[in-house]
Amino acid sequence: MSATKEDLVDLIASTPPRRTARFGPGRLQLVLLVAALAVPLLPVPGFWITLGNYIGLYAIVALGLVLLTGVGGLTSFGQAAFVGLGAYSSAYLSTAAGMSPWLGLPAGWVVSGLAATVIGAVTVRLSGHYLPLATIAWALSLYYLFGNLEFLGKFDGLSGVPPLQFGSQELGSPRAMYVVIWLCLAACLVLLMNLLNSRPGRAIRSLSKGRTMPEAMGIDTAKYKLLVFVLAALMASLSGWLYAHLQRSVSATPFGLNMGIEYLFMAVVGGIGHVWGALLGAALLTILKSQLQHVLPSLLGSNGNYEMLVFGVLIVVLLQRARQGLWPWIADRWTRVQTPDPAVMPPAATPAGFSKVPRRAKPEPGSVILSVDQVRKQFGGLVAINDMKFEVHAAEIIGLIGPNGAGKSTMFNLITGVLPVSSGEIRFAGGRIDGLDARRIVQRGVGRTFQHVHLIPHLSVLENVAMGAHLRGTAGPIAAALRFDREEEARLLHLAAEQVRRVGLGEVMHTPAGNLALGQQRILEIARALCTDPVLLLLDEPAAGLRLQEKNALAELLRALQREGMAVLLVEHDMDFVMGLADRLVVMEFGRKIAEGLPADIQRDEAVLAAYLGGIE
Ligand SMILES: Nc1ncnc2c1ncn2[C@@H]1O[C@H](COP(=O)(O)OP(=O)(O)OP(=O)(O)O)[C@@H](O)[C@H]1O
Repeated sequence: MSATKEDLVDLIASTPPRRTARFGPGRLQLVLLVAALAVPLLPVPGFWITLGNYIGLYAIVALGLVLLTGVGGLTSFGQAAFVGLGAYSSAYLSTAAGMSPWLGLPAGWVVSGLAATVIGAVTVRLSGHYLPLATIAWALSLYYLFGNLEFLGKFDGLSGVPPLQFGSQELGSPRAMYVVIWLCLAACLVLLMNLLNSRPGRAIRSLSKGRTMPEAMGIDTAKYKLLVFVLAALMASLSGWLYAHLQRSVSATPFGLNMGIEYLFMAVVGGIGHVWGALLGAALLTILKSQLQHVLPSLLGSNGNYEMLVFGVLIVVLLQRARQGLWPWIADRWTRVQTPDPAVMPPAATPAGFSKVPRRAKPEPGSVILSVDQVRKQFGGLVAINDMKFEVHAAEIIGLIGPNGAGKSTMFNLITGVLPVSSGEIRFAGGRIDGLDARRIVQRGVGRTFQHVHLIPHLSVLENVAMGAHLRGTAGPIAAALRFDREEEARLLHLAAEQVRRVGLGEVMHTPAGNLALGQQRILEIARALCTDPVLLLLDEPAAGLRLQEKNALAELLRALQREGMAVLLVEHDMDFVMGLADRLVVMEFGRKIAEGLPADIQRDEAVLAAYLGGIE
């Protein structure tokens, strides 16, 4: 293949999927899937049935890659090794131990699940190019392990693997296996789409944005990274189990690094962030490869692996023309005539008997909610925060102002647990929070927005906002995949929709967040923070990029929140906005507090006027 592994890593890193917001099974896709399941009933030649079997097997692995790489942002070249673990487990147990092939599936899942947990615990912490390099390392290790173990038949492998049996019916023929393989594929597709349209699905989708934003929503990024790694391995293992009982023999060759790269190509060509892309990519590349293997030798008059050359060139051209893969290109045209996906629609009205997500009780107005005491933060030799001390009371709006580089964002990061303090104490609602991680702090009731917006641009406004509701639900991946979470999901989406309307973005609820103006994206972040049910809201430059009318609406919203008992600490450079809104101001310069008081007094404070070099008129 002419594209290198590095090209692929760069491509995946640089092209976020454009339309992954909608994972719902469209009618056309379902019709095609049912039609595909009916193929063995038709007089289709055996060659195409075999090809269909391999498309199904590859698509299951590529689906795992959609979850792991396309949605979770973790690139892996090593999925073929997990296919091998599933295949060898069942082949060994059914030949050497005479166990039923059906038991080989859970056995393979146990082996692959354990291996993925151990390998994932070490590798998913790696970032950048180190992660794919690590996947290459363990893919090679497992390949050579398969080929060198005596009891697995070394590189000759294991033969005489029995076929699957259904009652007295042997599923030994390719036609019978076709039905089993495509039923497994259909189940994987449905379960994965259910998972992605859910609370854990949103957590998985947030992983591609790094740690800071998801953790500020209470999402345990390490746990979810490991989860997607294990789930992708289990899907690969399922494919391996099917392969072993279709092929009836197993050897190391199909589980090497080359196949790992091909799986990734299938997912990328189909559309790495799209579940249906996995099927499309697997089908396209498998058919193309098999056709080229037939056509090229007769055209060129000699045998050889010419198809790989053509294959590589075609893939490079395709990726240059449609970098996000083929599925989004097709879906873009198809979805223009479709209505929004009900899976991500909030209920239009509150259904009867619908219990809302419970809200946290607000503290007594005037009681101290946040206390920052002698807090210091050093970055090497730079003292970014120097013995800062201030308090925020319940139902109070405090402006934290100061010239550029004064340390305001660093102060936010210390309060929200993104950065550890060097010394001093931060207390929230009476308990110490310095030393707690970001997830525990948001759990206690501190919501935040960011100076540079952290959104998932291709997800709708509603779905982005619903990420903030993560801690207000409990559904796990199994409940979500089986749709046992629907009641909770409806409640969370309802809550998110309420916040979207409350901040005035109701009309763009289903618009991809990336299509909004920057000012609206900041407002979206406020809605997301409100979903965490905060007692204290930290807003980093919320008015930046807003027009006058929008600023007035924002000020009105913040006053309404204050009336409900919420405290707001805001960093803002727009002096008119902050002077008109804040009850008190804390002014910083070079990491120190230089003034604190009522806006009218601060405007006359000489130290403040000097800090701003010419005043804050
Ligand atoms: N992670 C970091 N490593 C090293 N220095 C940092 C880090 N984060 C912030 N700083 C430094 O700390 C100081 C305070 O930065 P900070 O971003 O908190 O200021 P700010 O008041 O928010 O500025 P602005 O209004 O421009 O956003 C700056 O000198 C900045 O360069």
